[in-house]
Amino acid sequence: MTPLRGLYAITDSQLLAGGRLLPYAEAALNGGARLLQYRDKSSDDALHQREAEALRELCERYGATLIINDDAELAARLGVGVHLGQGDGSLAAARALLGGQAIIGGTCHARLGLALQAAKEGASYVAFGRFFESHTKPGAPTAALELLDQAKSHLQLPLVAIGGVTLDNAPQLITRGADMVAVVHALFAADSAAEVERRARAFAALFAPH
Ligand SMILES: Cc1ncc(COP(=O)(O)OP(=O)(O)O)c(N)n1
Ligand SMILES: Cc1nc(C(=O)O)sc1CCOP(=O)(O)O
Ligand SMILES: [Mg+2]
Repeated sequence: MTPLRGLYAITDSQLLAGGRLLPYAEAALNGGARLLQYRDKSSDDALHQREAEALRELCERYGATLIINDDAELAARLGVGVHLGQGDGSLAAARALLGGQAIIGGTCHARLGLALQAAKEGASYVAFGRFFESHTKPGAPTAALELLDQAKSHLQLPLVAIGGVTLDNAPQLITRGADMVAVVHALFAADSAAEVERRARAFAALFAPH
């Protein structure tokens, strides 16, 4: 079972266009990402199936776990995890579909109540954000750092922090109790796979015991 701590890499179809999806995802895994989320907001189901299968194989090679964004049925077909937002269907239904071992995450924005509900429905982790300005999702609702303190004292689940996370600001999130940082732009907006790997290693090192 993948430990839910460390770097959570999320793919982006624009940043990883032109043949970069697999080499950049592999670089993130090689650098230490433990979870990899496949996030493509297009409605091309055949593309999703193909790309997700390739990413599942990569994750297996690195002992990491693939998470599918938005689509519990695709996750069930591939036997991997899923991340669901508030409009993406029920976490309880996803748990019933994917079984007890699957990693299932839920978006909770800045609302503790949503996280308590997600826990009741069988989520494996809860995600809060956005904590900082995000290139990828500039309009996402904002969350304050203090939310992590509150979440830590009310929830037993691993906490994921997302939204504008960089190597500079991630330590604040980790100090406040984030178990994972989920990152798109600061990881994948890079000129080479080698640079992605370097950044992933630097994120992963922030979680290393001192
Ligand atoms: C780890 C993680 N946290 C939050 C989100 C956002 O999910 P959602 O609100 O459903 O928005 P989209 O990503 O679907 O645009 C996420 N994907 N991953
Ligand atoms: C997909 C997503 N969800 C968010 C939320 O707050 O729920 S922020 C976000 C984008 C994360 O990308 P970046 O690391 O480039 O900011
Ligand atoms: Mg979603």
